[in-house]
Amino acid sequence: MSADGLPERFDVMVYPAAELRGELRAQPSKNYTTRYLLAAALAEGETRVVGVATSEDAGAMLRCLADWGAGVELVGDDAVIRGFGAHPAAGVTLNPGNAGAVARFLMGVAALTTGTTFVTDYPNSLGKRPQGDLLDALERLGARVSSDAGKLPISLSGPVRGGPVEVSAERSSQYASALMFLAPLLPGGLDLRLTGDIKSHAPLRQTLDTLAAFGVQASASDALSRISIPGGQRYRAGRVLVPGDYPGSAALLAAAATRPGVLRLSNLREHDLQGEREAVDVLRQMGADITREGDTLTVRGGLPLTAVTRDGDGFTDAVQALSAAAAAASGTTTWENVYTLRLKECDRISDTRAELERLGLSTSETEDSLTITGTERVAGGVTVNGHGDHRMIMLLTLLGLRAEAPIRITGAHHIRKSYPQFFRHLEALGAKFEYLPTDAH
Ligand SMILES: O=C(O)C1=C[C@@H](OP(=O)(O)O)[C@@H](O)[C@H](O)C1
Ligand SMILES: C=C(OP(=O)(O)O)C(=O)O
Repeated sequence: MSADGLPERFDVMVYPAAELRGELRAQPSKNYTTRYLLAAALAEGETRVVGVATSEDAGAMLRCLADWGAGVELVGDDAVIRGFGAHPAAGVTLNPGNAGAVARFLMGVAALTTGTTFVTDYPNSLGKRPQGDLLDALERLGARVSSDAGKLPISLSGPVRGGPVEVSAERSSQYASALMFLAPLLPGGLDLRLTGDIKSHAPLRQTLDTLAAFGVQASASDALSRISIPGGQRYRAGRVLVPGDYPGSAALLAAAATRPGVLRLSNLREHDLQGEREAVDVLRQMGADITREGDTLTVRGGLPLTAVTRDGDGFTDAVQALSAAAAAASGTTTWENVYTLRLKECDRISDTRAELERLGLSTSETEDSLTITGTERVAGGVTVNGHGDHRMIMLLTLLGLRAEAPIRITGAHHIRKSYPQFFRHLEALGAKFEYLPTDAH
């Protein structure tokens, strides 16, 4: 058993839910938790990060920061961090688990050390994701780098001075964010030029927002192709409050939109830089009844939904949750400009298609798009593969809730990467699950 009362590794049996009804508070944001914890460690002095996420990715960041010499204490729902400033310990091996953003942000900061090694115990997931664009930029800045053809394990050593540097932003925004965290602590700062067709602008703005919250000066062009961060600055320790999480909440909103019942979901700021906030507009455009009162959204579910065609790059981490709505909508939905989904915990285009087709849906793909034709009936009664991907597990769960017979999702414990309370939250709304222990990783 794990601390959350669920087996350490499990498949989940998802039972059809006649309705979903109740009130929930959105979990803390993954992207702000990782950013605030890192910025707190890069400050000198003590920072209280109020209301941190309890996911594996948050745990990975806390563990790596402690291994680098930060003081890390959990006090209730908060993390109190005593920072190492510009001096993470040298000669340390860090294991960021399966957390892409954590791994990449820390690789950028590793240029402050005279040697850090990165390994992962997820060779088939994070171990396969590309790191070369970041490593190339760090090498251009003068860091020494060794890697397994641009993948983990990776060793990096500085010091670097800073100055102008190019970084490709067409496969992930996390490489540029990594350099942005590093920049203020370098003597020469960084004058970043983001090259290629820049993807995931929203997380870049979350990084700028985090720097500002810690008193770091930065300036960026409107399209974010130039980001200048003067050197010789300090991160200012203090107190920051983690907002609610839109990517995980998008799954609850889509669940509520595709079943009868009413969900009230609080702790979701209206003005927020998380791109997945757009999931609310997408669901509304599909015909869902969603109203807002302050930070609380109310979904009145069970209305007929219709297909949409949307550029998904603004809300990458909600595309799978919204695919559950697409699977319930009349017509054919296409998510365009989502090539980067292929480079996540699994190939979120091809692998998603495979699982949707197993459930009887018709789908198609191009290199950078995913198309799903909705269906009124999902028969269920099958086993589907979670692909070790929390967002795939969310999508498949939503399909199970409206299937006619239960479905089994393999490796459902990977939900803990970003949303450990996901099944518990749905149970609170009336859903029923069975947790079947498994030995599979
Ligand atoms: O900066 C971040 O915290 C993130 C950026 C996004 O990745 P990409 O920039 O690779 O799309 C997002 O998918 C990921 O979950 C978190
Ligand atoms: C892709 C994700 O995370 P990361 O890139 O940080 O592993 C995600 O949360 O969906």
